[in-house]
Amino acid sequence: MRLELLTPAEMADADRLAIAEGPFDGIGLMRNAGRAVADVVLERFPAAAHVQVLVGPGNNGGDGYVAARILQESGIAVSLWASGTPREGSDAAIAAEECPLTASPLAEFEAAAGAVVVDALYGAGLSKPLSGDAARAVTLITEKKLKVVAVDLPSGVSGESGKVLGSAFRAAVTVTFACKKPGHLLLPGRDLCGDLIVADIGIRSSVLDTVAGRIFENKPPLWRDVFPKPAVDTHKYRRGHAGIFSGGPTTTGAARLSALAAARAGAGAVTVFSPGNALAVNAMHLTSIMLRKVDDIAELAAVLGEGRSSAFVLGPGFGVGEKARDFALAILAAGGRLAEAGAEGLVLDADGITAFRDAPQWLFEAAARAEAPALVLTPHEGEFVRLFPEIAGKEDLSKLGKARAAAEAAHAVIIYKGADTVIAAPDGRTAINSNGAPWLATAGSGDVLAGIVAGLIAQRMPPFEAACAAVWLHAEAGSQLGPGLIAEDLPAALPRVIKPLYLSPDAG
Ligand SMILES: NC(=O)C1=CN([C@@H]2O[C@H](COP(=O)(O)OP(=O)(O)OC[C@H]3O[C@@H](n4cnc5c(N)ncnc54)[C@H](O)[C@@H]3O)[C@@H](O)[C@H]2O)[C@@H](O)CC1
Ligand SMILES: [K+]
Repeated sequence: MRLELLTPAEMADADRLAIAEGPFDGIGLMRNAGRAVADVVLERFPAAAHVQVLVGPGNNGGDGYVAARILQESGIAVSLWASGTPREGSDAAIAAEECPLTASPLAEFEAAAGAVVVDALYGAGLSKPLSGDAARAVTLITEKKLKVVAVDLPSGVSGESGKVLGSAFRAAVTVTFACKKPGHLLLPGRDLCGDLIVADIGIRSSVLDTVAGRIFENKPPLWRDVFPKPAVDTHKYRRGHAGIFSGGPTTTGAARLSALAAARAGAGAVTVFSPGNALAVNAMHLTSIMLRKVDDIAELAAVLGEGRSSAFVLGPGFGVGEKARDFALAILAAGGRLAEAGAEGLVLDADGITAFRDAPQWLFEAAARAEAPALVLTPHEGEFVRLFPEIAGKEDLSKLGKARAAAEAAHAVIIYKGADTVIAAPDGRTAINSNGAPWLATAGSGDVLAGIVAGLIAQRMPPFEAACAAVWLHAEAGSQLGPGLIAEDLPAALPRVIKPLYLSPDAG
Protein backbone atom coordinates (compact mmCIF):
# COMPACT_ATOMS: atom_id res chain seq x y z
CA MET A 1 0.00 0.00 0.00
CA ARG A 2 1.23 3.51 -0.78
CA LEU A 3 2.39 5.65 2.13
CA GLU A 4 2.08 8.98 0.31
CA LEU A 5 -0.91 11.06 1.31
CA LEU A 6 -2.31 13.31 -1.40
CA THR A 7 -3.86 16.67 -0.56
CA PRO A 8 -7.18 17.38 -2.32
CA ALA A 9 -5.32 19.67 -4.74
CA GLU A 10 -2.78 16.94 -5.55
CA MET A 11 -5.63 14.45 -5.97
CA ALA A 12 -7.36 16.77 -8.43
CA ASP A 13 -4.09 16.88 -10.40
CA ALA A 14 -3.96 13.09 -10.29
CA ASP A 15 -7.52 12.88 -11.66
CA ARG A 16 -6.66 15.24 -14.51
CA LEU A 17 -3.45 13.43 -15.38
CA ALA A 18 -5.14 10.02 -15.15
CA ILE A 19 -7.91 11.15 -17.50
CA ALA A 20 -5.33 12.47 -19.97
CA GLU A 21 -3.21 9.31 -19.85
CA GLY A 22 -5.98 6.71 -19.63
CA PRO A 23 -6.97 3.98 -19.62
CA PHE A 24 -10.09 5.50 -18.02
CA ASP A 25 -11.71 8.80 -18.90
CA GLY A 26 -13.51 10.93 -16.27
CA ILE A 27 -16.80 9.06 -16.37
CA GLY A 28 -14.84 5.78 -16.42
CA LEU A 29 -13.08 6.68 -13.16
CA MET A 30 -16.41 7.81 -11.70
CA ARG A 31 -18.11 4.54 -12.61
CA ASN A 32 -15.24 2.66 -10.91
CA ALA A 33 -15.52 4.89 -7.84
CA GLY A 34 -19.31 4.48 -7.59
CA ARG A 35 -19.02 0.72 -8.01
CA ALA A 36 -16.43 0.54 -5.23
CA VAL A 37 -18.85 2.38 -2.94
CA ALA A 38 -21.78 0.13 -3.87
CA ASP A 39 -19.62 -2.97 -3.28
CA VAL A 40 -18.72 -1.76 0.21
CA VAL A 41 -22.41 -1.10 1.05
CA LEU A 42 -23.37 -4.60 -0.12
CA GLU A 43 -20.48 -6.24 1.69
CA ARG A 44 -20.79 -4.35 4.97
CA PHE A 45 -24.58 -4.18 5.14
CA PRO A 46 -25.85 -7.29 3.35
CA ALA A 47 -29.15 -7.11 5.25
CA ALA A 48 -29.85 -3.48 4.33
CA ALA A 49 -33.41 -3.18 3.02
CA HIS A 50 -33.25 0.50 2.22
CA VAL A 51 -30.36 2.74 1.19
CA GLN A 52 -30.73 6.52 1.18
CA VAL A 53 -28.22 8.13 -1.19
CA LEU A 54 -27.45 11.84 -0.72
CA VAL A 55 -25.83 13.51 -3.72
CA GLY A 56 -24.23 16.93 -4.11
CA PRO A 57 -23.67 18.96 -7.28
CA GLY A 58 -20.03 18.01 -7.97
CA ASN A 59 -18.12 14.84 -8.80
CA ASN A 60 -18.61 13.47 -5.29
CA GLY A 61 -22.33 13.51 -6.11
CA GLY A 62 -21.44 11.85 -9.43
CA ASP A 63 -19.99 8.88 -7.54
CA GLY A 64 -23.24 8.79 -5.55
CA TYR A 65 -25.43 8.58 -8.70
CA VAL A 66 -23.35 5.61 -9.91
CA ALA A 67 -23.58 3.87 -6.52
CA ALA A 68 -27.36 4.47 -6.36
CA ARG A 69 -27.85 2.88 -9.80
CA ILE A 70 -25.75 -0.18 -8.96
CA LEU A 71 -27.42 -0.68 -5.59
CA GLN A 72 -30.86 -0.50 -7.20
CA GLU A 73 -29.77 -3.00 -9.87
CA SER A 74 -28.80 -5.31 -6.99
CA GLY A 75 -32.41 -5.35 -5.83
CA ILE A 76 -32.16 -2.99 -2.87
CA ALA A 77 -34.74 -0.23 -2.32
CA VAL A 78 -32.85 3.00 -2.98
CA SER A 79 -34.04 6.58 -2.49
CA LEU A 80 -32.07 9.50 -3.87
CA TRP A 81 -31.84 13.01 -2.37
CA ALA A 82 -30.05 15.76 -4.23
CA SER A 83 -28.62 19.14 -3.29
CA GLY A 84 -28.24 21.10 -6.53
CA THR A 85 -27.76 19.60 -9.97
CA PRO A 86 -24.55 18.64 -11.75
CA ARG A 87 -23.08 21.12 -14.20
CA GLU A 88 -24.15 20.45 -17.78
CA GLY A 89 -21.61 18.35 -19.67
CA SER A 90 -19.79 17.25 -16.49
CA ASP A 91 -19.02 13.64 -15.65
CA ALA A 92 -21.46 13.94 -12.77
CA ALA A 93 -24.19 15.00 -15.24
CA ILE A 94 -23.53 11.83 -17.27
CA ALA A 95 -23.69 9.72 -14.08
CA ALA A 96 -26.99 11.41 -13.12
CA GLU A 97 -28.44 10.68 -16.59
CA GLU A 98 -27.41 7.04 -16.35
CA CYS A 99 -29.17 6.72 -12.99
CA PRO A 100 -32.81 5.63 -13.39
CA LEU A 101 -33.86 7.03 -10.02
CA THR A 102 -35.60 10.36 -9.63
CA ALA A 103 -33.98 12.52 -7.00
CA SER A 104 -36.00 14.33 -4.36
CA PRO A 105 -34.72 17.68 -3.07
CA LEU A 106 -32.45 17.33 -0.05
CA ALA A 107 -34.65 19.98 1.64
CA GLU A 108 -37.36 17.30 1.93
CA PHE A 109 -35.06 14.60 3.28
CA GLU A 110 -36.38 12.42 6.06
CA ALA A 111 -34.15 9.86 7.72
CA ALA A 112 -35.77 6.41 7.42
CA ALA A 113 -35.38 4.19 10.45
CA GLY A 114 -32.99 1.32 9.75
CA ALA A 115 -31.76 2.72 6.43
CA VAL A 116 -28.11 2.82 5.40
CA VAL A 117 -27.01 6.25 4.15
CA VAL A 118 -24.55 6.86 1.32
CA ASP A 119 -23.08 10.33 1.84
CA ALA A 120 -22.03 11.68 -1.58
CA LEU A 121 -22.68 15.35 -0.89
CA TYR A 122 -19.18 16.84 -0.86
CA GLY A 123 -15.71 15.32 -0.99
CA ALA A 124 -12.45 16.85 -2.07
CA GLY A 125 -14.29 19.93 -3.33
CA LEU A 126 -15.71 20.99 0.06
CA SER A 127 -15.31 24.75 -0.11
CA LYS A 128 -17.38 26.20 2.73
CA PRO A 129 -19.01 25.07 5.99
CA LEU A 130 -21.90 22.64 5.74
CA SER A 131 -25.14 24.55 6.26
CA GLY A 132 -28.83 24.55 5.39
CA ASP A 133 -30.22 21.28 4.01
CA ALA A 134 -26.91 19.43 4.32
CA ALA A 135 -26.46 20.40 7.99
CA ARG A 136 -30.09 19.44 8.64
CA ALA A 137 -29.47 16.02 7.04
CA VAL A 138 -26.46 15.50 9.33
CA THR A 139 -28.64 16.23 12.37
CA LEU A 140 -31.48 13.92 11.28
CA ILE A 141 -29.17 11.05 10.41
CA THR A 142 -27.20 11.44 13.64
CA GLU A 143 -30.42 11.51 15.71
CA LYS A 144 -31.66 8.30 14.08
CA LYS A 145 -28.18 6.71 14.47
CA LEU A 146 -28.20 5.56 10.83
CA LYS A 147 -25.09 3.84 9.48
CA VAL A 148 -23.32 6.12 7.01
CA VAL A 149 -21.01 5.08 4.18
CA ALA A 150 -19.09 8.20 3.15
CA VAL A 151 -17.82 8.71 -0.37
CA ASP A 152 -14.20 9.90 -0.33
CA LEU A 153 -14.68 11.84 2.95
CA PRO A 154 -17.55 12.36 5.37
CA SER A 155 -19.15 15.56 4.03
CA GLY A 156 -18.01 18.47 6.17
CA VAL A 157 -14.52 17.03 6.82
CA SER A 158 -11.65 18.82 5.10
CA GLY A 159 -9.44 16.43 3.15
CA GLU A 160 -6.56 18.79 3.72
CA SER A 161 -6.74 19.31 7.47
CA GLY A 162 -9.20 16.81 8.94
CA LYS A 163 -11.06 19.76 10.46
CA VAL A 164 -14.85 19.98 10.44
CA LEU A 165 -16.32 22.86 8.44
CA GLY A 166 -19.71 23.64 10.03
CA SER A 167 -20.88 20.13 10.79
CA ALA A 168 -20.00 16.71 9.42
CA PHE A 169 -21.29 13.18 9.07
CA ARG A 170 -19.90 10.48 11.34
CA ALA A 171 -19.35 7.54 9.01
CA ALA A 172 -19.20 3.85 9.81
CA VAL A 173 -17.08 3.37 6.69
CA THR A 174 -15.39 5.79 4.32
CA VAL A 175 -14.42 4.71 0.84
CA THR A 176 -11.70 6.84 -0.68
CA PHE A 177 -9.92 6.48 -3.97
CA ALA A 178 -6.34 5.76 -5.07
CA CYS A 179 -4.69 6.80 -1.79
CA LYS A 180 -5.41 8.33 1.60
CA LYS A 181 -5.58 12.09 2.16
CA PRO A 182 -4.24 13.96 5.25
CA GLY A 183 -7.82 14.58 6.45
CA HIS A 184 -8.33 10.83 6.82
CA LEU A 185 -5.56 10.66 9.44
CA LEU A 186 -5.69 14.03 11.20
CA LEU A 187 -8.24 14.51 13.98
CA PRO A 188 -11.16 14.90 14.15
CA GLY A 189 -11.34 13.63 10.53
CA ARG A 190 -9.84 10.26 11.39
CA ASP A 191 -12.47 9.66 14.02
CA LEU A 192 -15.35 10.69 11.73
CA CYS A 193 -14.23 8.43 8.85
CA GLY A 194 -14.89 5.17 10.70
CA ASP A 195 -13.18 2.30 8.87
CA LEU A 196 -11.21 3.65 5.94
CA ILE A 197 -11.13 1.72 2.68
CA VAL A 198 -8.86 2.78 -0.18
CA ALA A 199 -10.33 1.61 -3.49
CA ASP A 200 -8.32 1.22 -6.67
CA ILE A 201 -10.29 3.01 -9.41
CA GLY A 202 -7.77 2.50 -12.19
CA ILE A 203 -5.45 5.48 -11.68
CA ARG A 204 -1.97 4.30 -12.68
CA SER A 205 0.68 4.37 -9.98
CA SER A 206 2.96 6.34 -12.31
CA VAL A 207 0.37 9.14 -12.14
CA LEU A 208 0.36 9.04 -8.34
CA ASP A 209 4.18 9.07 -8.33
CA THR A 210 4.12 12.22 -10.44
CA VAL A 211 1.79 14.21 -8.22
CA ALA A 212 2.77 12.88 -4.78
CA GLY A 213 4.40 15.44 -2.52
CA ARG A 214 6.25 14.81 0.71
CA ILE A 215 3.47 13.83 3.08
CA PHE A 216 3.39 10.24 4.29
CA GLU A 217 1.52 7.92 6.59
CA ASN A 218 4.00 6.84 9.28
CA LYS A 219 4.54 3.10 8.80
CA PRO A 220 7.68 0.93 8.91
CA PRO A 221 8.33 0.93 5.13
CA LEU A 222 8.94 4.68 5.47
CA TRP A 223 12.06 4.12 7.61
CA ARG A 224 12.82 0.40 7.85
CA ASP A 225 15.71 0.64 5.35
CA VAL A 226 17.65 2.87 7.76
CA PHE A 227 16.53 1.20 10.99
CA PRO A 228 19.73 0.20 12.88
CA LYS A 229 20.92 -3.31 12.32
CA PRO A 230 23.87 -4.23 14.56
CA ALA A 231 26.74 -5.89 12.69
CA VAL A 232 27.72 -9.39 13.85
CA ASP A 233 31.03 -8.13 15.21
CA THR A 234 29.70 -4.97 16.85
CA HIS A 235 30.57 -3.83 20.36
CA LYS A 236 28.63 -1.66 22.75
CA TYR A 237 30.09 1.72 21.84
CA ARG A 238 29.67 1.04 18.16
CA ARG A 239 25.95 0.67 18.93
CA GLY A 240 25.91 4.25 20.09
CA HIS A 241 25.94 5.97 23.44
CA ALA A 242 22.97 8.00 24.63
CA GLY A 243 23.24 10.57 27.42
CA ILE A 244 20.15 11.49 29.42
CA PHE A 245 20.06 14.48 31.79
CA SER A 246 18.37 13.98 35.13
CA GLY A 247 16.56 16.57 37.23
CA GLY A 248 17.07 17.13 40.95
CA PRO A 249 16.45 14.59 43.74
CA THR A 250 12.63 14.70 43.56
CA THR A 251 12.29 14.57 39.77
CA THR A 252 14.68 11.86 38.61
CA GLY A 253 12.18 9.25 37.37
CA ALA A 254 11.57 10.91 34.02
CA ALA A 255 15.24 10.70 33.02
CA ARG A 256 15.42 7.05 34.02
CA LEU A 257 12.38 6.27 31.88
CA SER A 258 14.08 8.00 28.94
CA ALA A 259 17.32 6.15 29.64
CA LEU A 260 15.65 2.75 29.75
CA ALA A 261 13.82 3.51 26.52
CA ALA A 262 17.05 4.57 24.78
CA ALA A 263 18.67 1.31 25.86
CA ARG A 264 15.68 -0.78 24.77
CA ALA A 265 15.71 1.01 21.41
CA GLY A 266 19.16 -0.46 20.90
CA ALA A 267 21.71 2.10 22.06
CA GLY A 268 24.78 0.12 23.14
CA ALA A 269 25.37 2.19 26.25
CA VAL A 270 23.33 4.77 28.13
CA THR A 271 24.43 7.18 30.83
CA VAL A 272 22.27 9.27 33.11
CA PHE A 273 23.95 12.63 33.78
CA SER A 274 22.78 13.63 37.21
CA PRO A 275 23.19 16.57 39.55
CA GLY A 276 25.33 15.61 42.53
CA ASN A 277 22.43 15.84 44.98
CA ALA A 278 20.43 13.30 42.95
CA LEU A 279 23.22 10.76 42.41
CA ALA A 280 22.15 8.58 45.33
CA VAL A 281 18.54 8.30 44.30
CA ASN A 282 19.48 7.61 40.67
CA ALA A 283 22.09 5.05 41.70
CA MET A 284 19.51 3.19 43.73
CA HIS A 285 17.36 2.61 40.65
CA LEU A 286 19.90 1.95 37.89
CA THR A 287 21.55 -1.29 36.92
CA SER A 288 22.73 -1.56 33.31
CA ILE A 289 22.43 2.20 32.84
CA MET A 290 25.54 4.17 33.83
CA LEU A 291 25.55 7.23 36.04
CA ARG A 292 27.78 10.30 36.09
CA LYS A 293 27.70 13.57 37.94
CA VAL A 294 27.11 16.64 35.80
CA ASP A 295 26.23 19.66 37.91
CA ASP A 296 27.27 22.62 35.86
CA ILE A 297 28.39 23.79 32.48
CA ALA A 298 32.05 22.98 33.23
CA GLU A 299 31.22 19.35 33.98
CA LEU A 300 29.02 19.24 30.87
CA ALA A 301 31.91 20.61 28.81
CA ALA A 302 34.09 17.78 30.09
CA VAL A 303 31.51 15.22 29.01
CA LEU A 304 31.11 16.84 25.60
CA GLY A 305 34.88 17.04 25.20
CA GLU A 306 35.18 13.27 25.59
CA GLY A 307 32.81 12.90 22.64
CA ARG A 308 31.40 9.57 23.80
CA SER A 309 27.69 10.31 23.71
CA SER A 310 26.19 10.54 20.28
CA ALA A 311 22.67 11.55 21.28
CA PHE A 312 21.24 13.40 24.26
CA VAL A 313 17.86 13.83 25.90
CA LEU A 314 17.36 17.04 27.82
CA GLY A 315 14.13 18.08 29.48
CA PRO A 316 12.24 15.27 31.22
CA GLY A 317 12.01 16.28 34.88
CA PHE A 318 14.92 18.65 34.35
CA GLY A 319 13.32 21.90 35.55
CA VAL A 320 12.58 25.00 33.55
CA GLY A 321 15.20 27.71 33.65
CA GLU A 322 18.59 29.03 32.76
CA LYS A 323 20.39 25.74 33.37
CA ALA A 324 18.22 23.93 30.80
CA ARG A 325 18.86 26.68 28.26
CA ASP A 326 22.61 26.78 28.90
CA PHE A 327 22.97 23.00 28.66
CA ALA A 328 20.95 22.77 25.42
CA LEU A 329 22.90 25.60 23.79
CA ALA A 330 26.21 24.09 24.91
CA ILE A 331 25.33 20.75 23.30
CA LEU A 332 24.23 22.43 20.07
CA ALA A 333 27.38 24.58 20.05
CA ALA A 334 29.66 21.60 20.65
CA GLY A 335 28.45 19.96 17.47
CA GLY A 336 31.52 20.69 15.39
CA ARG A 337 33.86 19.07 17.87
CA LEU A 338 31.47 16.27 18.64
CA ALA A 339 30.80 15.42 15.04
CA GLU A 340 34.19 13.73 14.74
CA ALA A 341 33.39 11.56 17.70
CA GLY A 342 29.93 11.04 16.31
CA ALA A 343 27.50 13.33 18.15
CA GLU A 344 24.33 13.22 16.14
CA GLY A 345 21.50 14.76 18.00
CA LEU A 346 19.79 16.47 20.88
CA VAL A 347 16.23 15.54 21.77
CA LEU A 348 14.72 18.48 23.60
CA ASP A 349 11.57 17.55 25.46
CA ALA A 350 9.25 18.84 28.18
CA ASP A 351 11.05 21.36 30.46
CA GLY A 352 13.80 21.65 27.85
CA ILE A 353 11.24 23.10 25.43
CA THR A 354 9.50 25.31 27.95
CA ALA A 355 12.84 26.75 29.05
CA PHE A 356 13.05 28.54 25.71
CA ARG A 357 9.57 30.09 25.81
CA ASP A 358 10.97 33.61 26.23
CA ALA A 359 13.85 33.20 23.81
CA PRO A 360 13.03 30.60 21.15
CA GLN A 361 15.28 32.44 18.70
CA TRP A 362 18.39 31.45 20.70
CA LEU A 363 17.51 27.82 20.21
CA PHE A 364 16.61 28.14 16.54
CA GLU A 365 19.81 30.03 15.73
CA ALA A 366 21.94 27.46 17.55
CA ALA A 367 20.25 24.65 15.61
CA ALA A 368 20.74 26.46 12.30
CA ARG A 369 24.52 26.18 12.39
CA ALA A 370 25.71 23.69 9.80
CA GLU A 371 27.81 21.72 12.32
CA ALA A 372 25.18 21.62 15.06
CA PRO A 373 23.88 18.17 16.03
CA ALA A 374 20.36 17.49 14.76
CA LEU A 375 17.75 19.00 17.04
CA VAL A 376 14.54 17.06 17.67
CA LEU A 377 11.73 18.87 19.50
CA THR A 378 8.86 16.87 20.96
CA PRO A 379 6.13 19.37 21.92
CA HIS A 380 2.59 18.45 22.84
CA GLU A 381 0.03 21.13 22.06
CA GLY A 382 0.72 23.34 25.11
CA GLU A 383 4.48 23.26 24.54
CA PHE A 384 4.00 23.94 20.84
CA VAL A 385 2.12 27.15 21.65
CA ARG A 386 4.90 28.23 24.01
CA LEU A 387 7.65 27.80 21.45
CA PHE A 388 5.77 28.75 18.26
CA PRO A 389 3.02 31.19 19.32
CA GLU A 390 2.64 32.75 15.88
CA ILE A 391 2.42 29.49 13.97
CA ALA A 392 0.08 28.03 16.58
CA GLY A 393 -2.28 30.99 16.12
CA LYS A 394 -2.69 30.48 12.37
CA GLU A 395 -6.21 29.09 12.19
CA ASP A 396 -5.99 28.33 8.48
CA LEU A 397 -3.08 25.92 8.97
CA SER A 398 -3.69 22.24 9.65
CA LYS A 399 -1.71 20.44 12.36
CA LEU A 400 0.46 19.17 9.52
CA GLY A 401 0.99 22.68 8.17
CA LYS A 402 1.88 23.92 11.65
CA ALA A 403 4.41 21.15 12.25
CA ARG A 404 5.99 21.82 8.87
CA ALA A 405 6.24 25.57 9.47
CA ALA A 406 7.73 24.95 12.93
CA ALA A 407 10.34 22.53 11.57
CA GLU A 408 11.43 25.09 9.04
CA ALA A 409 11.54 27.93 11.55
CA ALA A 410 13.41 25.95 14.21
CA HIS A 411 15.75 24.03 11.87
CA ALA A 412 14.60 21.00 13.82
CA VAL A 413 12.68 17.80 13.43
CA ILE A 414 9.36 18.40 15.13
CA ILE A 415 7.34 15.66 16.77
CA TYR A 416 4.03 17.45 17.31
CA LYS A 417 2.45 15.03 19.75
CA GLY A 418 -1.18 14.10 20.25
CA ALA A 419 -3.55 11.35 19.21
CA ASP A 420 -2.62 12.25 15.62
CA THR A 421 1.12 12.91 16.09
CA VAL A 422 2.75 14.69 13.15
CA ILE A 423 6.49 14.42 12.48
CA ALA A 424 8.05 17.11 10.27
CA ALA A 425 11.58 17.67 8.98
CA PRO A 426 13.09 21.05 8.06
CA ASP A 427 13.32 19.85 4.43
CA GLY A 428 9.52 19.58 4.19
CA ARG A 429 9.03 15.83 4.69
CA THR A 430 6.05 15.21 6.94
CA ALA A 431 4.50 12.05 8.35
CA ILE A 432 1.22 11.52 10.17
CA ASN A 433 1.08 8.73 12.70
CA SER A 434 -1.98 6.52 12.77
CA ASN A 435 -1.28 3.57 15.12
CA GLY A 436 -1.64 5.56 18.35
CA ALA A 437 -3.70 4.34 21.28
CA PRO A 438 -5.44 6.33 24.02
CA TRP A 439 -3.61 4.24 26.64
CA LEU A 440 -0.47 6.23 25.81
CA ALA A 441 -1.93 9.35 27.39
CA THR A 442 -0.29 8.70 30.76
CA ALA A 443 2.41 10.32 32.87
CA GLY A 444 5.91 9.51 31.68
CA SER A 445 4.87 8.33 28.25
CA GLY A 446 6.55 11.33 26.58
CA ASP A 447 9.80 10.68 28.47
CA VAL A 448 9.88 7.21 26.98
CA LEU A 449 9.29 8.57 23.48
CA ALA A 450 12.17 11.04 23.81
CA GLY A 451 14.43 8.19 24.96
CA ILE A 452 13.53 6.01 21.98
CA VAL A 453 14.36 8.84 19.56
CA ALA A 454 17.75 9.36 21.21
CA GLY A 455 18.43 5.62 21.31
CA LEU A 456 17.89 5.41 17.55
CA ILE A 457 19.86 8.56 16.72
CA ALA A 458 22.73 7.25 18.87
CA GLN A 459 22.84 4.31 16.46
CA ARG A 460 23.22 6.72 13.52
CA MET A 461 19.65 6.56 12.31
CA PRO A 462 18.90 9.83 10.48
CA PRO A 463 16.87 12.14 12.73
CA PHE A 464 13.61 12.38 10.74
CA GLU A 465 13.46 8.63 10.26
CA ALA A 466 14.47 8.07 13.91
CA ALA A 467 11.64 10.34 15.02
CA CYS A 468 9.13 8.55 12.79
CA ALA A 469 10.30 5.12 13.92
CA ALA A 470 10.21 6.14 17.58
CA VAL A 471 6.65 7.46 17.33
CA TRP A 472 5.50 4.30 15.59
CA LEU A 473 7.26 1.92 18.04
CA HIS A 474 5.99 3.86 21.05
CA ALA A 475 2.42 3.74 19.71
CA GLU A 476 2.68 0.10 18.76
CA ALA A 477 3.92 -0.79 22.23
CA GLY A 478 1.04 1.22 23.72
CA SER A 479 -1.53 -0.50 21.51
CA GLN A 480 -0.21 -3.93 22.41
CA LEU A 481 -0.14 -3.23 26.14
CA GLY A 482 -3.62 -1.71 26.20
CA PRO A 483 -5.62 -0.89 29.32
CA GLY A 484 -3.68 -0.54 32.55
CA LEU A 485 -0.55 0.64 30.75
CA ILE A 486 1.85 2.77 32.78
CA ALA A 487 4.94 4.41 31.32
CA GLU A 488 7.24 1.91 33.07
CA ASP A 489 5.75 -0.85 30.88
CA LEU A 490 6.67 0.80 27.60
CA PRO A 491 10.48 0.28 27.49
CA ALA A 492 10.05 -3.37 28.40
CA ALA A 493 7.51 -3.81 25.59
CA LEU A 494 9.90 -2.47 22.93
CA PRO A 495 11.73 -5.74 22.11
CA ARG A 496 8.37 -7.26 21.19
CA VAL A 497 7.56 -4.51 18.69
CA ILE A 498 11.09 -4.14 17.34
CA LYS A 499 11.77 -7.81 16.68
CA PRO A 500 9.24 -8.23 13.84
CA LEU A 501 10.97 -5.38 11.96
CA TYR A 502 14.02 -7.63 11.60
CA LEU A 503 12.10 -10.77 10.83
CA SER A 504 9.59 -9.83 8.18
CA PRO A 505 9.82 -7.31 5.37
CA ASP A 506 6.05 -6.86 5.65
CA ALA A 507 5.84 -6.21 9.39
CA GLY A 508 3.67 -3.23 10.24
N1 LIG B 1 -13.01 12.58 -12.48
C1 LIG B 1 -12.69 12.94 -11.28
O1 LIG B 1 -12.18 14.04 -11.07
C2 LIG B 1 -13.04 12.03 -10.16
C3 LIG B 1 -13.51 12.57 -8.98
N2 LIG B 1 -13.96 11.80 -7.98
C4 LIG B 1 -14.84 12.38 -6.96
O2 LIG B 1 -14.87 13.76 -7.11
C5 LIG B 1 -14.84 14.40 -5.87
C6 LIG B 1 -14.35 15.80 -6.03
O3 LIG B 1 -15.26 16.41 -6.91
P1 LIG B 1 -15.43 17.97 -7.01
O4 LIG B 1 -14.12 18.59 -7.20
O5 LIG B 1 -16.47 18.20 -8.03
O6 LIG B 1 -15.90 18.39 -5.57
P2 LIG B 1 -17.18 18.00 -4.69
O7 LIG B 1 -18.10 17.13 -5.43
O8 LIG B 1 -16.65 17.51 -3.41
O9 LIG B 1 -17.86 19.40 -4.39
C7 LIG B 1 -17.86 20.43 -5.31
C8 LIG B 1 -19.21 21.11 -5.44
O10 LIG B 1 -19.84 21.29 -4.20
C9 LIG B 1 -20.01 22.68 -3.90
N3 LIG B 1 -19.76 22.83 -2.47
C10 LIG B 1 -18.62 22.56 -1.81
N4 LIG B 1 -18.79 22.71 -0.48
C11 LIG B 1 -20.08 23.08 -0.29
C12 LIG B 1 -20.84 23.36 0.86
N5 LIG B 1 -20.33 23.27 2.09
N6 LIG B 1 -22.13 23.71 0.71
C13 LIG B 1 -22.66 23.79 -0.52
N7 LIG B 1 -21.99 23.52 -1.65
C14 LIG B 1 -20.71 23.16 -1.54
C15 LIG B 1 -19.02 23.37 -4.80
O11 LIG B 1 -19.43 24.68 -5.06
C16 LIG B 1 -19.06 22.49 -6.05
O12 LIG B 1 -20.20 22.75 -6.82
C17 LIG B 1 -13.99 13.50 -5.02
O13 LIG B 1 -14.25 13.71 -3.67
C18 LIG B 1 -14.41 12.13 -5.53
O14 LIG B 1 -15.53 11.69 -4.78
C19 LIG B 1 -14.09 10.37 -8.24
O15 LIG B 1 -15.27 10.20 -8.94
C20 LIG B 1 -12.96 9.86 -9.05
C21 LIG B 1 -12.89 10.58 -10.36
K1 LIG C 1 -18.90 12.67 0.98
